Amino acid sequence: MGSAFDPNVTTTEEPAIVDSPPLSNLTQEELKRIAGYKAVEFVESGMVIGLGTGSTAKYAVARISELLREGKLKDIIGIPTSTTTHQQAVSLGIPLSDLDSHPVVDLSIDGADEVDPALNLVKGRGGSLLREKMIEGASKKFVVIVDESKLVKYIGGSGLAVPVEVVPFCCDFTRGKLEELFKGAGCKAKLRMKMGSNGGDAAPAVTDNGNYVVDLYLERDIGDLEAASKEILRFPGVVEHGMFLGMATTLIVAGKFGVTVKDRFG
Ligand SMILES: O=C[C@H](O)[C@H](O)[C@H](O)COP(=O)(O)O
Repeated sequence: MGSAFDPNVTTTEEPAIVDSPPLSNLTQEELKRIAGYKAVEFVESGMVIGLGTGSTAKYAVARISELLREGKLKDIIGIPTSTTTHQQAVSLGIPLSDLDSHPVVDLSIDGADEVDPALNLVKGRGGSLLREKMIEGASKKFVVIVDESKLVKYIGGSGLAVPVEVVPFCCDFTRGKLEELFKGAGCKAKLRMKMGSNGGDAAPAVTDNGNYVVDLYLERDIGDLEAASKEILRFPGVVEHGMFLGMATTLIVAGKFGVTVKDRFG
């Protein structure tokens, strides 16, 4: 692995690799679009592309479709990481497939909720972590796109949750086990709820796979992430967690100093 990315560079000093003018006047939304568009520069005709989910990835999906329409990209096959992205890609006319038909993905592009200095990620605040992990894990290259607000010193460090997808059966039992596991880090584990439509009662949020999500709120660094991952996955009620460890190959950050591109191996 290459040298660690320093999250402080986006707030205290010029980043190492800058290939655009300062973006200080742009909104967070514009930064997401810039990161998404930059990632699509890695896409080549004939590739199988993992299409990420979320408010940043949607810009990359839209850009791929633009380039297909303009004839600048050809013969792209997209593998969507959620039903939402599937719908977006269908509406934009991107040809789609799945891992059964295309088990090797050339490149995936997706956002993240947190990125630590070693390019470990938290994903799944939109509930799509399982399909994302399957598809991005099958990818030769995985480009992560974020605005600078996603950079953290340690996983969980944003104060927002690390999501865990669990089976609905006795989900409170699994929630309790997860909270107990990380009690040393001051963990509060909460079942993710979704408000009912038209003011109806809240109900557990359901993933694309028919499962629930337990959000782990951590007060402190949990330390050894690989060990934490193994411990979480030991609970039979757990399907998958949202820590993506050692998976990202490239990180693109749009921030007030410009766009930085960090290659994990370079
Ligand atoms: O489940 C959602 C996905 O993991 C997203 O990629 C992640 O939440 C980042 O989304 P956004 O770009 O909207 O912050």
